[in-house]
Amino acid sequence: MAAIAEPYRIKMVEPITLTTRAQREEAIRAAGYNTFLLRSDDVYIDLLTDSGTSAMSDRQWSALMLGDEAYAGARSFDHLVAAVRDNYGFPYVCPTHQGRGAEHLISKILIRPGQHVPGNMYFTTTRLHQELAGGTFHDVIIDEAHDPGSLHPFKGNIDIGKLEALVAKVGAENIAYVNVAVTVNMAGGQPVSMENLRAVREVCDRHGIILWSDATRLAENAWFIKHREPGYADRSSASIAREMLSHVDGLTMSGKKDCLVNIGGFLAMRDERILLKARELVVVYEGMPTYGGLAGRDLDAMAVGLHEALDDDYLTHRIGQVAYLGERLSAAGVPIVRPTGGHAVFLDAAAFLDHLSQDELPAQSLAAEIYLDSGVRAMERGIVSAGRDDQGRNRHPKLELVRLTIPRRVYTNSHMDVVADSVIRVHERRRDIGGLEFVYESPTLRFFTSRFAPI
Ligand SMILES: CC1=C(O)/C(=C\N=C(/C)C(=O)O)C(COP(=O)(O)O)=CN1
Repeated sequence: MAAIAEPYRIKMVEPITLTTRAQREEAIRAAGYNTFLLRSDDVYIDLLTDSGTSAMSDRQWSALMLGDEAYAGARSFDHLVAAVRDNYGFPYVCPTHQGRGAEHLISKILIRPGQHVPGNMYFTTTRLHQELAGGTFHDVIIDEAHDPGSLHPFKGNIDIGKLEALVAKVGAENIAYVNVAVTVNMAGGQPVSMENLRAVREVCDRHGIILWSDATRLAENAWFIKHREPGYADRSSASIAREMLSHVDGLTMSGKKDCLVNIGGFLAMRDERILLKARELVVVYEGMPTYGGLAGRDLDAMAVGLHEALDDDYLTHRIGQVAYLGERLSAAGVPIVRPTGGHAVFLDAAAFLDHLSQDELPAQSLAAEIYLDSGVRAMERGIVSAGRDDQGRNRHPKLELVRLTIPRRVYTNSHMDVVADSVIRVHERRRDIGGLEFVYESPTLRFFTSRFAPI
């Protein structure tokens, strides 16, 4: 992929400092070998997450200054509704404080206890809110998504056969909705094709099932369709995104990703009955229907960022930066999920540390080792993130990954070179790396707050 320069110039900077190895050894011990528990000041290049870590533009900061902080009926809400209508094609919007706020509401609205929710691979908070509403998640993603080495161009696709089999097994009336995530975070930021969206729509229409989308990384998915799916090369990512969303009944959005803001989320839909139910719940859990747990200025920043994230020059650079890091690591023989996705390079920790069993927590250990080597913070996306099933047994996902998640408009490729050099160094001494064990296991979404120690 031809290198392109950042399609912006930097107007403000935030100094970062490199710690010493001794400082990092103390810091990771104090954090219980969990990178989530590190202090930001102890982190050099922060690749923990792309969620809420974007740099906002001058237009977004200007919009913040114009935020309307009226408790009800604020102009800022009108600006968000207009941005969603004009860019995504939905008439109705219910703001929430962030994505999981929206997941909470839509799970309560659409799921009756005992129902089933098929989707393209799990995401941690999404599945938990579906379960808290009494639903059961079923993974209906194509098999290639679980194979780090598969070069399938749309590994996020739903397997129509798996979906039809579930409908036949449980009955359409017992499926709350189908959830299609674009892109698929836990598979490696992998996209869904337009052809697959149309095919899933046809199945849902035939059975009378709602098709919902987790549109958290919608813009990146649209860019992959433009560059990988026949017939879309001459289309803008923005127009592709609208076509994608024309196939779904509504969406859950974490604005902290593809709306380029540090806080924010929303539900968008066409069915006014869903909107009315969302408004009943939002006043209980998030705030008024016109602010949803956010300040007016946040709504304005999200309205601007939602549009900016669909720009092709921005997306080509953003996704090109992920590819740049991935290509450097692949060239050095470091095992990663291929092809590289939209928001991160995912290290295949099972292959990287193939002398460890999954129960020795290889991804958790590798994330800690990378931090120790260079102060680069990554995130575990393997057995720890997968949690325990309803029998209390550890789930054993096929993918045992470490995510190097690149914030939007924050780092340059010089930072990516520092990251690549560090991971390559750790890879060269991988045989010296041991496993970790729990010393404290938090009961819910354990990857956030559990603590570990070397075995
Ligand atoms: C696909 C998807 C996500 O990736 C997601 C949050 N992701 C985080 C925090 C991440 O680090 O990937 C959420 C939850 O959004 P929230 O972090 O509550 O704004 C929903 N869907």
